[in-house]
Amino acid sequence: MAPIPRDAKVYVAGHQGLVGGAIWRALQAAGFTNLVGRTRAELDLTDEAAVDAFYAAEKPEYVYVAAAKVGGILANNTYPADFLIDNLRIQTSVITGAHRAGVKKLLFLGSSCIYPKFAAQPMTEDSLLTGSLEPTNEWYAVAKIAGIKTCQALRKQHGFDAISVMPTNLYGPGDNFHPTNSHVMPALIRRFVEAKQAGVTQVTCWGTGNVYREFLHVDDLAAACLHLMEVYSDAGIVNIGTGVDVTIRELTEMVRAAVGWEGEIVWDTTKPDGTPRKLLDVSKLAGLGWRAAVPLDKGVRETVEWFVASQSKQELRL
Ligand SMILES: NC(=O)C1=CN([C@@H]2O[C@H](COP(=O)(O)OP(=O)(O)OC[C@H]3O[C@@H](n4cnc5c(N)ncnc54)[C@H](OP(=O)(O)O)[C@@H]3O)[C@@H](O)[C@H]2O)C=CC1
Ligand SMILES: C[C@H]1O[C@H](OP(=O)(O)OP(=O)(O)OC[C@H]2O[C@@H](n3cnc4c(=O)[nH]c(N)nc43)[C@H](O)[C@@H]2O)[C@@H](O)[C@@H](O)C1=O
Repeated sequence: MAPIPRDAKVYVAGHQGLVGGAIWRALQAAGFTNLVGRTRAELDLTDEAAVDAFYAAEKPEYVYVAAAKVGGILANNTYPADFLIDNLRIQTSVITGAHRAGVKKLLFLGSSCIYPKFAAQPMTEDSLLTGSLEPTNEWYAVAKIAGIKTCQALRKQHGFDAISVMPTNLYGPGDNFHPTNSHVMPALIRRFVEAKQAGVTQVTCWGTGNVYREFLHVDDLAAACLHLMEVYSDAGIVNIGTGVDVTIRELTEMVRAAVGWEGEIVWDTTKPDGTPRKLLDVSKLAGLGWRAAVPLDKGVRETVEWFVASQSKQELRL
């Protein structure tokens, strides 16, 4: 496959989010000069007619679909209708609109939560649709599976070059640090940093702490997406992860050490644990020539430093 010309027009949907922001930075660093993005205020991606009008006006050649309704375990469990319906609408308008507009290639971001709750570990791409989903995020997962199928159906029926990638849990600069709606990594970073700053000696974390999660730095994810956009054109989904996981308890110790807070951690077991483990098998990705580069302890330290440095600015998503 020939490299994508650096003056090709590239649309990043969700370019101000955690993932979209990292893809935007990675495209700039790789020399792409013709990037287009729209904030939600400028273009509501659930509005199919508005999305079609945007495509007709801008005529992008390549599209990254990093816009979605996203949140942690509690947000997913509390707002199932939003996570199902908003995501179905956003992805349908962005993916089918791209096909209608003659986009050359599109990359859709799914999530490791599409796999069955009790899938064999590490989870290979072919475990999709082999068992029941984790109840805390089944609504979001069903939308994501529909997104994969939308890409596969358009490829099968119309030859549209749409690929789908399944990232593990992500973290890094630009994350959402909301106290209840965020994912575990930004939640812990904010809680420990604020506890240290306020002299608080005890913090509460959710669940038992005994479940496992795999964490990938968002800059690694962005690099993998750019790589796959250039080297991969097939219906099959591709996992993106590190192939290594930790318990949530281990993660809390890592974040606590990075922050330098020494108080007591208590566990609120009325909050859900979610799936016991969702480690990705990354051998397909390795076979395609890509491996994660950012070690977890380094990535956590740098994200803590970024959060502290950003606290005084008005740009943090709190
Ligand atoms: N974060 C993670 O751990 C993981 C993420 N992913 C996937 O990566 C993708 C991006 O996630 P992430 O970057 O974390 O999420 P973010 O919430 O950080 O970013 C999502 C972006 O989409 C935008 N958006 C949401 N709804 C609309 C809408 N109706 N119209 C226009 N824009 C909209 C948001 O804008 P606004 O801020 O205005 O709402 C935001 O900029 C998602 O598909 C997600 O499933 C997959 C695995 C793990
Ligand atoms: C990316 C992924 O993200 C979600 O799935 P999840 O992995 O379960 O997400 P999470 O990051 O919110 O939690 C991971 C673990 O961490 C524990 N935990 C401890 N303390 C806090 C805490 O303070 N906040 C949060 N959020 N979790 C905490 C929490 O109880 C759980 O055991 C889905 O959106 C799913 O759809 C999806 O794709």
